[in-house]
Amino acid sequence: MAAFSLLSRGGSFNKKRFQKDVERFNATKVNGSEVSSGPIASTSKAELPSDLDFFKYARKDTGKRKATKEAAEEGHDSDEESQLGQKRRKLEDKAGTSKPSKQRVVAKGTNVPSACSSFEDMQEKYQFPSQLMANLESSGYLSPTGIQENGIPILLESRDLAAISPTGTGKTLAYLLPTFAQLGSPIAHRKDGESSKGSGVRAVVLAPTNELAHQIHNECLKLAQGRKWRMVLFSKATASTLADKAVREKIDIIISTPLRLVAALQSGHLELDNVRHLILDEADRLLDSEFLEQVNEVIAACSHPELQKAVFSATLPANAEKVALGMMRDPVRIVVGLKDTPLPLIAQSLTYVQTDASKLPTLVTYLSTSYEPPVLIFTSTQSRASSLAEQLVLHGISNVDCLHAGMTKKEREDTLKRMRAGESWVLISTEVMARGMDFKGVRGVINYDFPTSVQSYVHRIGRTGRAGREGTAITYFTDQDAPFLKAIANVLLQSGSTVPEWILKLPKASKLKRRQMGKVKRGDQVTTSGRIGRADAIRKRFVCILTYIFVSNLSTN
Ligand SMILES: Nc1ncnc2c1ncn2[C@@H]1O[C@H](COP(=O)(O)OP(=O)(O)OP(=O)(O)O)[C@@H](O)[C@H]1O
Repeated sequence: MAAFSLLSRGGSFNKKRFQKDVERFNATKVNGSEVSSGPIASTSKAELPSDLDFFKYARKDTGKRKATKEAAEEGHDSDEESQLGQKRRKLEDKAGTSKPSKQRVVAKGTNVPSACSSFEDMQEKYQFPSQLMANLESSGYLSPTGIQENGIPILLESRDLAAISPTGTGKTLAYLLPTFAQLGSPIAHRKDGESSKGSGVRAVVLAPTNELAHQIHNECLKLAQGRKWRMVLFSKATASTLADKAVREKIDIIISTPLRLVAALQSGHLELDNVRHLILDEADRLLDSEFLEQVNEVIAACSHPELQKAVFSATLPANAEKVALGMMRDPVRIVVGLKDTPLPLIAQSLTYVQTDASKLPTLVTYLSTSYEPPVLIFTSTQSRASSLAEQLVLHGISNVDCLHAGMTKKEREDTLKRMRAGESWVLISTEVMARGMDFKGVRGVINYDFPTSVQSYVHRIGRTGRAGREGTAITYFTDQDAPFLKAIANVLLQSGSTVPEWILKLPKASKLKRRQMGKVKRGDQVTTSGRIGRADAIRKRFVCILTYIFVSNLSTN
């Protein structure tokens, strides 16, 4: 990996020598306004349909805001506005993300709590600590997104919730804010008599990958600043520290993957009987056959009668939704935007490459001309991800990184750090990065290998176009992928991207066929020649030897 990293990144970068390249990546000022002449072009703030404008890009002044603005221009301050509120508005004006516009929200359930269109309204109504408000502001969260406007009041009214909202629309805050607001004092700092919340862990957030759990933990740290809540990201190391009952009694929140938590429960080193809030992030993944048993074990351990359950995802197929609603009490279900549909901020396209061998030259050509870094590239397996990263480095592409579950924890962490620091321009990964990961600046996603399902497609491409930014998503397809093309083309159509006429005319694949989407056979290695890779060759030879032994045994008997 070290040699790979050196090849990819080089030892040092001579800015003088590569002046032209530096200029391409730096924004320059033309006529006083900021433009970019290079691959990092500035995001245009296109007008969006209001019901899909999750981050209020289509900015409109409402009467109240207009009046406040006019008053401010005339040198008057509105009496109604708190100082914090005014500060927020100024920041909003600066960021260009002000004022909620109407979004399409469908809510189902009995007595659905009404939405709150600002964090101030939420605080006024539900009286949560002012420190939380200050932390929202310092994190740059000025006004709530659709899922936050609707989901936070539901959770604050202690209702169970199944929430579906597109990728990158702020679901994490939608469940963390109400959780913190209801948590009460940190256990470790409770005054005498404050025992109504009992002792031991009071909130659990489950996520399907370590990386996502880590990211949620970081979000918790931001929101809880100034409060002494103890938040634990469950890992092997923390699990052994928590084996001490006196230590784990003082924990307020645990963020974990199901497997780790179940291991601690089974070894008797964790009790969840005081948990009041259980959240499943990426719920459809957590409720699929790989995780369901573990998730059920966690749910069974959360035995407090006041347990509130919430599930969040950008996609929730009917079967997962049935399981989710089945484990809740009088739940509310909300869908923000269109179900299973990416935001129109993501410009999606399909690229025909005929065979697997044609993908590499297509990608190298793309990355050799002016593209907008960073891009995230998805392959179907770990070995193909590593192999593609090596090939790109060999083809002279700069700042290539790779991340998959086969790498060590340290390697994965280092890669993520480089990505967040903007040092990675091309990150190649597998499904492990497809869900939840939030790199705000990702300009594009390339599905080098066809996604394994419609849900996989929606989550993969959702790594771009986050928090109101624009992005592009390119999906390569070969002849082998053709039977599954229509299903993905429908997603493009639904979210406003154009699809060639001939694809729309393709017959609809049967349910059985669609299930095979993720099972297309590809070589272990990425090659330009169309030859099968080394690992495939070894496997083939092994099969030949076994067949030979089997046949010779038959003939001797
Ligand atoms: N109210 C807000 N104002 C501005 N930015 C926000 C707000 N809420 C969240 N964000 C930012 O939006 C980005 C996406 O948030 P988040 O990761 O929670 O999305 P998500 O809906 O959970 O996406 P995914 O489905 O991919 O998991 C984050 O960078 C977050 O900091």
